[in-house]
Amino acid sequence: MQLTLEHITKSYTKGKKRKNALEDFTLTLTEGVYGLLGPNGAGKSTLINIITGIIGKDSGSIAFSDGGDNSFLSHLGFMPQGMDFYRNFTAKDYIKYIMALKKYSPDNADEYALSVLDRVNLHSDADKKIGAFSGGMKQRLGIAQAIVGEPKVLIFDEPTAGLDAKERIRFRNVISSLAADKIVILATHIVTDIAYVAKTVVLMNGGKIIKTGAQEELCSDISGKVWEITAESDKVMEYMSRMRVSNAVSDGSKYTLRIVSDNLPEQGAKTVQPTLEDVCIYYFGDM
Ligand SMILES: Nc1ncnc2c1ncn2[C@@H]1O[C@H](COP(=O)(O)OP(=O)(O)OP(=O)(O)O)[C@@H](O)[C@H]1O
Repeated sequence: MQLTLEHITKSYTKGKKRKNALEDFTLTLTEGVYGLLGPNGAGKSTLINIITGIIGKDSGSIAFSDGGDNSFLSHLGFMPQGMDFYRNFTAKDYIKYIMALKKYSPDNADEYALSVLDRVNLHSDADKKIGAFSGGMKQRLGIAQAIVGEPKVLIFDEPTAGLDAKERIRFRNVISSLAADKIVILATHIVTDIAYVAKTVVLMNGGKIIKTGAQEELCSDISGKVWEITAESDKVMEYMSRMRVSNAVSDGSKYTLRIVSDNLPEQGAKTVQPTLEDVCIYYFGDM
C-alpha cells in the first residue's frame, strides 16, 4: 500500500504578496505511523486539508495504490483539530450515525459500533451520553469515528491537545494498535506523542520538508551537537538567552543544562545522546 504525494504546492495571498503555505511537498508513505512535526505555520494543516479534500491544491498530485475504482477519499478516516460532538448522543448512537454518513452498513450495526468503541477502550461507555465524557474520552471517540468503515489511511490533526498524561499514553497505545496495516498521519507540535509511535518523522517548516527519517536517524544526524553543562542558578537566564537550551534541571543549588549547538558551548561541556526534542530544537529553535 502506498500513498504518493508529489510536488504539492499551495499559496495564499497576504496583502499584495503570494505566500507559499506548501512548497513542492513530496513524500511517499507506506503502512505505519508518520509523525508530522513543525512549529505554528509550518504547513501541517494545509497539507492535511489538501489530502482530505477540504481545500484544493495549486499544483501537484496525490496517488493511492490500493484504491481500486473507488476515490481515494473513500479510503480515508479523519479526526480534525478541536473536534466537537453532539452532547445528547450516546457513544454508540454517535458511531451508528457516522456509519450512516459514511454509508457503511455491516450485517450487525450494533455489534460493529461496539467493536469500534472497543478498539478505543470505550466499550463500557457505549450507552453513556457524550456530554458526560471527559476530554480524553472525547478524543478517543474522535479516533473511533475516524476508523468507522475500516479506512486504509487515517489522519489525526493535533489529536492530543488538552489531554492529561494518562490519556496521552492511552491515545498512543490505541494509535499503535491501529497502525499495523494502515497508513497513519499524525500532525502535532507535541514531540513526545510522535517520539513513541512514529516509524517515520517528517520535520516541516515554511511549507517544506526540512528532514525526514526514522527517529534514530534524525537523532544520529545531530550526534555530537547536544551537550550538557552545569551552571549556577544565576547564570541560567544568560545561557538561555545566548544558546538553544532544550532542558534545564535543578538539583536545588545548581542546574544541569542541555544545550543544542554545532560547536562546544563551553569548556568542560560533555556531549550526550540526542533525543527527538533536541532534533526539533536544532532545526526549529523553540516550537
Ligand atoms: N486561509 C488562509 N489564508 C491565508 N493564509 C493562510 C491560510 N491558511 C493558512 N495560511 C498560511 O499558511 C501557512 C501555513 O499554515 P498552516 O495552518 O498550514 O500551518 P500549521 O503547521 O498547521 O500551523 P498550526 O500548528 O499553527 O496549525 C501559514 O503562514 C498561514 O498563515
